[in-house]
Amino acid sequence: MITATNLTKKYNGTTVLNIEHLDIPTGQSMGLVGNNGAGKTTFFSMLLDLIQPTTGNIFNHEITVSQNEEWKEFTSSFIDESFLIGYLTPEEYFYFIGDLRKQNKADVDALLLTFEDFFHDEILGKRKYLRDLSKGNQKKVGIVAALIGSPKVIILDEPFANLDPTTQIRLKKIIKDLTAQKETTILISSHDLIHVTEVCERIVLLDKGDLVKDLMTSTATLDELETYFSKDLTLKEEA
Ligand SMILES: Nc1ncnc2c1ncn2[C@@H]1O[C@H](COP(=O)(O)OP(=O)(O)OP(=O)(O)O)[C@@H](O)[C@H]1O
Repeated sequence: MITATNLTKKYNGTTVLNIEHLDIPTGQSMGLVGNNGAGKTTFFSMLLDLIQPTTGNIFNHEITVSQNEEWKEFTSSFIDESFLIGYLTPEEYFYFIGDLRKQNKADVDALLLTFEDFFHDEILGKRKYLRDLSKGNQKKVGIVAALIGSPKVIILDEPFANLDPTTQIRLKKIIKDLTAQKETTILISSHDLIHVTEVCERIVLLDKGDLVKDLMTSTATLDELETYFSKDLTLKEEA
């Protein structure tokens, strides 16, 4: 279980995130949606202890994230390219992350084999440094690296952005397979309402830092979200 309580983040007196209480049960796939600046990355960054909450706490499997580092053993993430190491090749990076997660080379190779389709012959064996890969291919590396060592909690910030349609479809299958056993907790932020409602059993909507909707995904969810995000347009049309 991941729990956020009385969680706020303020910059220069402006509140950019305000979550009174949020429980994410173990094994849940949760999608975080919201317009630019809604606070999605801020929430993930606090969950990963990259920034400190102004008030409140996040508990990851009962560990207070900002006070104890043990959550790092079972939590992985790909937020952006800053998680990559530009002067390594993809293979070097995967083995490096494997080392951190106590996976030997054979373990990592076995995992990489299962992502052959996802890599689409653009990642492995190319002798290219990560810094020289396209944005989409960098993202593929970051996502797969986040899966090394079967982490209990996986956090992906906008995983579908910059991926081509074929890779987006493959990624949806990867996420669905990961969540099928209900053992891995997956948190995904996305602007793609179709993809996120397809792969996540729960959708949390942030609006200017406030949690305004918390929905168990159903056939009505996509419509409900589209209506919500159209409200400003509708108001303008009516004016
Ligand atoms: N270091 C900072 N100093 C001041 N304001 C910040 C800082 N970091 C983030 N913010 C502000 O916090 C708010 C939330 O940003 P955040 O990146 O969490 O949004 P987001 O939902 O991830 O947006 P996007 O969809 O554009 O990625 C924004 O208004 C942003 O400008």
